[in-house]
This record gives sequence, C-alpha cells and structure tokens, in this order.
Amino acid sequence: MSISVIDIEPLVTGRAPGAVAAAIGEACRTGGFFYIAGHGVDEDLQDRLERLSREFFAQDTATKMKIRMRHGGRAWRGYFPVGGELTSGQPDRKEGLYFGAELPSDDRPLHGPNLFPSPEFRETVLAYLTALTGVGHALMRGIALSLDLGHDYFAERYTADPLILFRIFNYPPGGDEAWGVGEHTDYGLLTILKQDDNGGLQVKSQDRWIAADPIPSTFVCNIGDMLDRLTGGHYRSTPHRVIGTRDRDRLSWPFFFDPNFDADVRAVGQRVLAPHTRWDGADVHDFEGTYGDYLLAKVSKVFPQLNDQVHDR
Ligand SMILES: O=C(O)CCC(=O)C(=O)O
Ligand SMILES: [Fe+2]
Repeated sequence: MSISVIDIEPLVTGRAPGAVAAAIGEACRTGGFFYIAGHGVDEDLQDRLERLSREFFAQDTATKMKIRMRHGGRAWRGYFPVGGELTSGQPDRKEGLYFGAELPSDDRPLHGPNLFPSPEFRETVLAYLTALTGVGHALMRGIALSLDLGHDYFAERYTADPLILFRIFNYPPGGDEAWGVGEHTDYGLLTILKQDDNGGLQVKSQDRWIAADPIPSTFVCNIGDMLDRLTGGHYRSTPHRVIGTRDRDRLSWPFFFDPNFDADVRAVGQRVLAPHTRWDGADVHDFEGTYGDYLLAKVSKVFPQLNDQVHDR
C-alpha cells in the first residue's frame, strides 16, 4: 500500500469537490490513511507553533510541571511528563501538552479552559485550532459525498459542535530503546497530524507496518473509531504506532476532530461488515451510549491517575 496525497482545496472552497471526495473515499476504503495538501493552513502559523513547542519542551521539568494536568482537573488539559500516558497498558516514551476548544469552566469532563504556558502560546494554539477545525469540517463534507450522502450529512447530525482535542507531543531521544507510542486506533472521527521532519509514524496495512513519513506542506489524516462505526466498518480505523528517535527530539501535533460530546453515533444505514479482530479485541459497533461515554472509557485507560477526577462526581 502506498499512502496517497490528496489536494483538498476544492473541498475547502466548496468548488467542484466531487473528484476529491472520490479520492478520499478510495483512500478510506483501502488504507484509512492519506496525506492532505491544499488545506490552506498558514505556514507562518505552523512555524510559530513549532518554535513555541520546542521552546516549551526545552525548559526544565519543574517549569513545565507548573501547568501539569492535575491543575487542569476534569477538563483534562495541561502538561504530562515522560511515562505519564499509557497505550495498551504500556507507558509511552513521550511528554506532552493537552488542549481542547477554549471554553469557560464547565461541569462536563473534557470541557473547560486551557492551561497555556504564555499569551503567545495561547494566541497561536487557538488560531491553529480554528484553522484545523475548518479543515475537519471540509474533510467531513468530502467523506459525506464519498458515501453518496449530502455534503452536510455529518454536520447536521454529529459535528455541529465537534469535540476538539489537540495535543503537542515530544518524544525525547531514546538511545537503543527508541520506543514511542504502541499500536492503537484513534477514538473519534478524524485525526489531522502535523509532524516534524523525523519520521517514525507507522501505519498497519494487511499486517505490515508502513512508514507515514512527513511530506512538506501536508498533514497526515486518519480515520478514528467513530467513523468506522458510522460507516459500518467500510472506513476502518487503522492501527498505527510511533517508533521513537535515537538521537534527537521528535515533535508531533495531533489534532482530533470528534463528534459532538452528546452525539449518539449510529451507522449510516450501510451493511455492517462482519466484525474483525482489532488490535485491542474490541468491537466499535458493540457499544451503547454517547460519544462522550465512549471517550471517557478510553481516557481512563490512557491516564489511570485521572480516573478519580473523571468519575468521582
Ligand atoms: O505522534 C504521532 O505522530 C502520532 C500520535 C498518535 O498516534 C496519537 O496521539 O493518537
Ligand atoms: Fe493515534
């Protein structure tokens, strides 16, 4: 499998998006991963984000811990140090910053104000979230068209108020033990990933691992569990992992475009494919509840120490 590069400009502008939608549909049916070009996200904004991120991680741990996730409480925001996050029960060799849509304090878990290291950081992250939210909506229009649905099918039902999560990860050099993130799928609809020039992301296709190396001016886009569920398994959430670097930091900026928190995500009426054995043995179709329920169950596995804060109320 090779991972295609799709120019999504016609989807962003809304002019003649049919051919792009078909290309996205093909990529979703075959691999579940593709690169997007023509997304219109400002390069200067991206450079600023990269510079600020590197400056943040270069600080000593005590300084970074000033905005640690404990201070973000149930909003699930802030800094976590290396080893603070688990994938498939194993600690990842990475540190990171968690953000989401900037909201006033809110009773719902995963909603609320962000913890920003500086005003410039705040302005840059919020501009990036706005830009990427627009890209997410454009991609969902393309995905709707690729399924012979109206372009606003998802916007009307599931993404009027999408749950936006954004992370900045730093994978410090690991010497011989260059481990990054274990095999997993993402939870929501779409992940739009910016990565630095290190490489290390790998996608599983027919039991083989394929490198999704960075291509300048593009993002990597992949399908999450909710799109798998919506399409009855026709667009499958594809397992991926990250191999860490040996001798320098690797930074990545995954942006997660997910359904409304209270959405009851249902298959769009296509035949549901026979369940397949997933990396975690789960079945995304065998679940009752809102997207928020699904996500909170996952989150408590990734950050067991946040369990109390998420569930004790
Ligand atoms: O760091 C990366 O390149 C990907 C991270 C990832 O897969 C995730 O956060 O879900
Ligand atoms: Fe992922």
